Amino acid sequence: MKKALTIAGSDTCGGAGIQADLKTFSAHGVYGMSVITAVTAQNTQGVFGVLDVTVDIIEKQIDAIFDDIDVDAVKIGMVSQTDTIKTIASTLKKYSTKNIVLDPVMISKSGYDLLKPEAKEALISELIPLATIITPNAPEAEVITGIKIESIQDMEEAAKKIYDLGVENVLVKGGHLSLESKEAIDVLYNGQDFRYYKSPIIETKNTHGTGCTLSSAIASNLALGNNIERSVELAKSYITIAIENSFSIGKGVGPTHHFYELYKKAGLLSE
Ligand SMILES: Nc1ncnc2c1ncn2[C@@H]1O[C@H](COP(=O)(O)OP(=O)(O)OP(=O)(O)O)[C@@H](O)[C@H]1O
Ligand SMILES: Cc1ncc(CO)c(N)n1
Repeated sequence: MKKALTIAGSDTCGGAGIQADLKTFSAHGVYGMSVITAVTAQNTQGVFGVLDVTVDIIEKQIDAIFDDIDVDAVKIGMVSQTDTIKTIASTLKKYSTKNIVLDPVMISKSGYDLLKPEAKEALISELIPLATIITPNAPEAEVITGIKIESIQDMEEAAKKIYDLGVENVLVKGGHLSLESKEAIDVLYNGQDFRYYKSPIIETKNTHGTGCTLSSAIASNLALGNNIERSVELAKSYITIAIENSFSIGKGVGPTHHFYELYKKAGLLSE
């Protein structure tokens, strides 16, 4: 059994964060484990409070996993504050951690700061160089690079600039861009060439946790032994099916669908 770890925040309503990651691992037939960095109180309408877990307990959670269990892939999501970031980086460095997927979560869909603005520098200097792949959406790529992103060319320029910060692969996600093509296009850069992952834009308000789901699907596929390009391709199909089958659970932005049979039927899973 392949094993994946998510280091992220808890989302009470289950659409994003730790909960989305564990559901995604399960749907891929990968055993999921979690290190909780922060507890949020949120639902489909907004985020109402955040409690950061102490760095001592974050370090102990990471040690508890790696001292005992082989980890095939790690996904890092909400990291909240500078001390949390430094602790995650120094603790992960102690172990020869492979397949690290970094989703640089900054602001929730409802506009809440899930990363304190002053912690951006630590994320760039401490976590980016550890990552196998980073998956910023367009606004996050703008914050990291200072480049205004309005086109595929801008995404490519930002991907190159982020690559130069020391990460092996960069996937800039285009879900937030209204491109003329009416496609959701993500751009992957590996330091040599670009690859483009496209799907039709799905008209739905229920996109809570799409970024978390995509990054944990990439981590699942890396854990299963796929290379980066294939992992991103499979994860893009997974998130597209998950959004197509998204649904309403409250008054606001509902979650995507994690249902093993859907993905199996689409031929996305080995066994
Ligand atoms: N309406 C949509 N239709 C199809 N694909 C979409 C849509 N919205 C987002 N995607 C795709 O979903 C994936 C996640 O992208 P997105 O840009 O939404 O992440 P995110 O902003 O990080 O999410 P979150 O708000 O959960 O942090 C990408 O592959 C993107 O292209
Ligand atoms: C805990 C958590 N992580 C990530 C997101 C993504 O925006 C969210 N809404 N909540």
